[in-house]
Amino acid sequence: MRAPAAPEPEGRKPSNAMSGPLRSGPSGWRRAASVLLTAGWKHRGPAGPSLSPPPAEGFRLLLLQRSKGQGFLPGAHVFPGGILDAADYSADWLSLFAPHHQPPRFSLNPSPPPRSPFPVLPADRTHAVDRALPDDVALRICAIRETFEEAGVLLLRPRASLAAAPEPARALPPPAGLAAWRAQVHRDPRQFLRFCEHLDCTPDIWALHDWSVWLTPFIQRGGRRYDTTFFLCCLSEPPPVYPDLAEVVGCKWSSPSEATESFVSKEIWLAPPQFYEIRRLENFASLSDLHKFCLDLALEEVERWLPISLLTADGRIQLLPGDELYLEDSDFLENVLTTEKKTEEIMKEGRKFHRLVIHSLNHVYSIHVTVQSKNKHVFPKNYVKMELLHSWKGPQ
Ligand SMILES: Nc1ncnc2c1ncn2[C@@H]1O[C@H](COP(=O)(O)O)[C@@H](OP(=O)(O)O)[C@H]1O
Ligand SMILES: CCC(=O)SCCNC(=O)CCNC(=O)[C@H](O)C(C)(C)COP(=O)(O)O
Ligand SMILES: [Mg+2]
Repeated sequence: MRAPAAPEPEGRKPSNAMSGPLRSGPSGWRRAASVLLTAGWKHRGPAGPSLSPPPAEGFRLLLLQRSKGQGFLPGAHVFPGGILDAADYSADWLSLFAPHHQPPRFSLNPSPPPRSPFPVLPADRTHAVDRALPDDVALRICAIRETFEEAGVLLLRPRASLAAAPEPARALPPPAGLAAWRAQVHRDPRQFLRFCEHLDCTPDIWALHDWSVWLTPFIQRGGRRYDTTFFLCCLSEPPPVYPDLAEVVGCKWSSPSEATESFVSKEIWLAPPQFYEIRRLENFASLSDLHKFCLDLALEEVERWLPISLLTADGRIQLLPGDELYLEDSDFLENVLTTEKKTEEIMKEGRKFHRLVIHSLNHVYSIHVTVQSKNKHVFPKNYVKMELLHSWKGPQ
């Protein structure tokens, strides 16, 4: 297996602007936040006693379809989210959260334990802005603002409410003037705070649970890279969704298995992190199971994963931490591994798997996990598309 020499790291543009997307340069790392928005789903069967068993999955997940004009992942289905803005760190939020929710933790759980240092990314513009809020509060505000901008869903709660209730949350019903405010926020993210003031609400940061962090794997020199924090939010029922018809052109609420089916049947396209997370959600039978799990996960370290691409003779494998071929080596921030072997040979040789095999970017992925999670988080169940099982039967 070979790794080419590492190129020079990307430069960074310092700035002290109070609003503006926080990225390090045209091809640098971008900090982003995204939310797996799940909602309880009542079985709307025919009236009268039902003979059929209740649905296996009592919740749905919101997927937004990106416009085909997007520079990154055009046409893909993703979770709502986007790039962190200086406005998400603004000191003006302090007075909105006061008096009930104060620094340093704003009634969130204590800070999770420090995460493992690998990988260290080049410094980004968040080092140059005036950060009045902790990272995890600003990232939650970003995810909530982006959910409003892209989907018209308001994950807000009245300022007077004291603490997060231990039940699934509710989105705010769409207020009058939503479209005009949304256009303003889209033009200037600082307007999101003004909108919250106008509604006498705060972003419902307590409804967003730490879930995972994904770094874009190295694909090509100068390619766009994201450091994306994924939160999970459980809503008791699905709110109305209004795609902005610009950045996102459609939406669907799907159960995890429906989303997988839609990907396999080529109705939708998912990037590997979204596919992995959707498969992970298949572990949960109901919204309340998922919600309890999130509360339990709160004190755990949130792992930050840099997938490493292994290019085989006939495909690509994304290696994840814990896999026997995964190397905690900073060279792989800007490099791939290559082998002359075929994917099937590599799979037959191995035992300790945490990997996603991309048989074809065109809708054929499989997930192989034989390692144990390092903390209380769940891993997806192995997922191998049926016809691939005929040629490869997994570790013996
Ligand atoms: N009307 C539109 N049509 C297509 N893409 C749009 C758009 N308005 C905004 N975008 C793109 O959506 C991305 C912003 O996403 P977010 O706010 O979620 O981070 C930006 O992409 P680029 O990052 O390629 O510039 C921006 O150009
Ligand atoms: C083989 C190709 C890949 O693995 S591409 C992986 C793409 N995903 C990421 O880089 C990390 C996950 N981040 C997201 O999905 C974000 O929500 C985003 C990148 C879609 C946000 O983009 P936006 O344009 O909304 O800022
Ligand atoms: Mg977005």
